[in-house]
Amino acid sequence: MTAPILSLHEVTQTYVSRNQQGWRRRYQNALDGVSLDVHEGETLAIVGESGSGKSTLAKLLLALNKPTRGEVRFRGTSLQQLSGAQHADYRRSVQAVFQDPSASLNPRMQVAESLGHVVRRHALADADGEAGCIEGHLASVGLVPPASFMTRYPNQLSGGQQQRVAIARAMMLAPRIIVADEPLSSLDVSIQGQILDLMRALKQRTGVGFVIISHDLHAMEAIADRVAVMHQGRIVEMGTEVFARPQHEYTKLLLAARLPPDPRQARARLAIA
Ligand SMILES: Nc1ncnc2c1ncn2[C@@H]1O[C@H](COP(=O)(O)OP(=O)(O)OP(=O)(O)O)[C@@H](O)[C@H]1O
Repeated sequence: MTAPILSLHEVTQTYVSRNQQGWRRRYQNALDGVSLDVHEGETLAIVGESGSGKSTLAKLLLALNKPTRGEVRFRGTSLQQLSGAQHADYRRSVQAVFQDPSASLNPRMQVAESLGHVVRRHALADADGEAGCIEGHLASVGLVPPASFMTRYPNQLSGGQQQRVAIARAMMLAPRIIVADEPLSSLDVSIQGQILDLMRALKQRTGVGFVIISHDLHAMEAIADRVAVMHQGRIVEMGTEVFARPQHEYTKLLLAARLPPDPRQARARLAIA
């Protein structure tokens, strides 16, 4: 069997903060001995209440943080021990999409410029082919006609269109997995279903997998192959039937506490089924 594309092996992440006077250190285990495998092509949802450690886990998978203890592995090799070629493969294969697309896109750059950087840095096309390459990626995330989006600045796009540009940028290097930290929560409910639909279509078309961090259990139920439930820095339950047959008391509480879906949201979701 092939190694998981990403894994956490007994990872602990401790944050150290000081009080206002700066003399008393406070240690907090945001993650506490977490092990997790992410397989190619799957959609894995990480759910849990605020402060349970979801974003910390995402940052570790993206190598934005180093674990205090334990290992993050790419195709079975610790990130610390990747060769130059393996590291380049990791950087290409694992991409990120963040919560607030307006913050992740440079406000001073037109769409063509933002995506053009990626084309040039990774030699995806020559100068003559650059515009066509970018337009192809814009069309593949539903921004049509693509030419009409090339010269727009982020503030000339809706939130949903901005998130589509961020997803197009993440898809340019043909990643095998996209780590998306709360990709829906800054969007209007009517747009959330469309972005979920897009992720599903990209997965079907290209085989890309997703690790989606979310507190929206309804959305995750609609899209995830597997769900991990986090509580106080630990995964308390993980599987394919977590929502249908929750085993852990905390999961049952989380499910009992969720609000019924907004009717508009439910309609948007039905459209993607
Ligand atoms: N840089 C930091 N320094 C100190 N403590 C931090 C830092 N980042 C996160 N924490 C703490 O670690 C814990 C886990 O935070 P994390 O952001 O991973 O949770 P989360 O589940 O993503 O929460 P939310 O859904 O609110 O984003 C929280 O108690 C948080 O206050």
